[in-house]
Amino acid sequence: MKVTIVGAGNVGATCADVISYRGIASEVVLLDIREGFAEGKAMDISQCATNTGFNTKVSGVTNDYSKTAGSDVVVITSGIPRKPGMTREELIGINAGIVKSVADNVLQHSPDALIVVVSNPMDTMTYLTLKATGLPKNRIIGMGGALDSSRFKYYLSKALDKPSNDVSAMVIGGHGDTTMIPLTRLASYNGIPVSEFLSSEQLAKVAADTMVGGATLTGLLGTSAWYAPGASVAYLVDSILNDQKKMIACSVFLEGEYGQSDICIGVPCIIGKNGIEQILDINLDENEKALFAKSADAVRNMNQDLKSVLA
Ligand SMILES: NC(=O)C1=CN([C@@H]2O[C@H](COP(=O)(O)OP(=O)(O)OC[C@H]3O[C@@H](n4cnc5c(N)ncnc54)[C@H](O)[C@@H]3O)[C@@H](O)[C@H]2O)C=CC1
Ligand SMILES: O=C([O-])CC(=O)C(=O)O
Repeated sequence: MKVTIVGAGNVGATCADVISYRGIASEVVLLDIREGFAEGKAMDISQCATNTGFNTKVSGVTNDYSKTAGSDVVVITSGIPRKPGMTREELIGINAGIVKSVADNVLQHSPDALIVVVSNPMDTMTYLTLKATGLPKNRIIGMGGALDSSRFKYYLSKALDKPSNDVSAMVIGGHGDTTMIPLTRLASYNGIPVSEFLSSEQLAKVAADTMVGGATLTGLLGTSAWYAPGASVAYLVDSILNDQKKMIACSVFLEGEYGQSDICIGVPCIIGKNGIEQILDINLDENEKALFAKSADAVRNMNQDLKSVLA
């Protein structure tokens, strides 16, 4: 199976590294506009093969989309990341044009590919990709919820002082500092509600830390994070290529689910070889419903900025 990653920067290269290391795909192509950059990243990753023991073929190209032909999955990580103090939404001006042109280019050579959108503001970039390409909704998957949920589990595990892998939890809503909805009510420690172990004050702090998880890392690193984002994309790609049918929160086009239409936003989905195979329209309580409606309003508002790009 062939995966192309457009944007060989921090997130794209980490994603290529994890996909190769874990043998998720037989071939990975990294593409970037920076001369020689993707070639260098691919060579460096390939030189891990004998020490970490993988056989994935990894190559890099400078803006040559012919080398991406026949990809099963294309991941879009091209565009600028935020700097400390910025929101993801501020990236729209530059990233919208990049994402649209990349989506057009990849489809010329891989007309049947599933597209995983990572560039920020991710929900709006997912909506843009769907509208600009006209592809069916199952083929356009926004990655944000997998990452936000892993951060939620991290903060829960810290509060519980127990391993992250014993925690089950999900974040839905927009992939933004104020639009994420960590589903605290449904989070569990090996099936036992976390509210058995943590006070409402502790749970409120975990939710607040989760929502600004990306901003916290951006403040510490000077640019946004890449290890967990790259691993989250690889997790999603694994579920697609190996038809694992995992339930993953993804940004997907809604047509009435959660009372919303004409928007891409994070909800639990079943992910398999056909991309988004099912949207789970779960029952939210009144507070969660209100948060979801508010999150959708903010994402829809951001989508208004696409008018000139989509015209
Ligand atoms: N959805 C999510 O959960 C996450 C999204 N992101 C977003 O992913 C994007 C990438 O982040 P990083 O990898 O940290 O940035 P980066 O700056 O390290 O890498 C971006 C790469 O895109 C390349 N690029 C720019 N325009 C291009 C074009 N037209 N064609 C091909 N390549 C192009 C650049 O040369 C650069 O190498 C950002 O927009 C960031 O906000 C980052 C982390 C998580
Ligand atoms: O924080 C950012 O700008 C990058 C991102 O989406 C994340 O790490 O969640």
